Amino acid sequence: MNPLLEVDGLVVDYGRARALDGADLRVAAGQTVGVVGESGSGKSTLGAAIGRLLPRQARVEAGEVRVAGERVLALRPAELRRLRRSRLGFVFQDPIASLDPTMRVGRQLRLVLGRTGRDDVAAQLARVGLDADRVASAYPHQLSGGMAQRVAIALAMAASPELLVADEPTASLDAQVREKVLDVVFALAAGAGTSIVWLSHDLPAVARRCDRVAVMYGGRVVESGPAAAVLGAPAHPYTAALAASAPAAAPPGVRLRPVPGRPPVLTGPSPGCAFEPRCPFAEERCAVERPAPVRVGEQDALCHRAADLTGELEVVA
Ligand SMILES: Nc1ncnc2c1ncn2[C@@H]1O[C@H](COP(=O)(O)OP(=O)(O)OP(=O)(O)O)[C@@H](O)[C@H]1O
Repeated sequence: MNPLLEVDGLVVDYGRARALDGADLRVAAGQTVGVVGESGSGKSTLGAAIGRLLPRQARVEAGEVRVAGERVLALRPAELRRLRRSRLGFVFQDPIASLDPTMRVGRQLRLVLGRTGRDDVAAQLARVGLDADRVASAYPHQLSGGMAQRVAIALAMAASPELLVADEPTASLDAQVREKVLDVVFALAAGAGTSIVWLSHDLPAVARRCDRVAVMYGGRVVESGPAAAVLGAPAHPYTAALAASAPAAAPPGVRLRPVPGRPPVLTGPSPGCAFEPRCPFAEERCAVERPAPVRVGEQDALCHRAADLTGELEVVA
């Protein structure tokens, strides 16, 4: 059976800047996948490309995105709208910006529900922990950030999509509200059998909630696999460095080691492995040969040395 989402060799440029440099991702029905990586690694671009929601200045240079076998980048506008409505949901970082400021919350929900033949605004709001009496007649700007994000989640999940793309949905929220909002997202998705692609900086949170992890670096997914395997026994040196620098991975009192060096700024295809300048294990070929995926244990890694480094990459547990 085909996976629900297949991204193959996706290359996206913004003018001279290369945001995706051959990104691959697979998501099966019902899976929850955390996509992690430093700022600028291409997470948002990958998420937007899944629904062909890239900004105008973005150019897809190569690659393919398929949702349930449909070639997203080749669809005609009407087919694309149908695909987004019937199979995809999106939640973004800034909830207020994703709601219509001129329309009361109840009306926005009714519009989405109308398309599904249902009109149960109060029930939809209750599912995300909101009281319809208080919220349905409000305009978005009258809501707190946490409430607005719950409304955005209700809208994204109203049609029970097969895939929810959540781009840092809690980045603008307080720490306490953050966990509750994530609880809502994951509970609704589990109930509806919806797959989640969660783009996040928060490795420990991803480790707690996701079945699988995809690690991005320099516009590619450099390692992917079951969360426990990727984070517990990384196959790529970058994953090991990232896991060691994540706050929850370190015992209290231990100084965190940020990944030394700076992420790459690409203006074209990386000639070799983009992590090579920062990699303690790099060899000559790493600078000049692009790594192809290799299977190590349960994960796939883009690293020339992944097989011989097995067991050598330590994580501060
Ligand atoms: N609209 C844009 N115009 C020009 N360059 C862009 C645009 N959006 C992203 N980029 C560039 O593309 C690269 C990837 O950005 P992207 O936002 O996809 O990464 P990210 O991993 O989501 O980062 P963050 O975690 O900071 O959101 C970066 O170098 C970024 O500067």
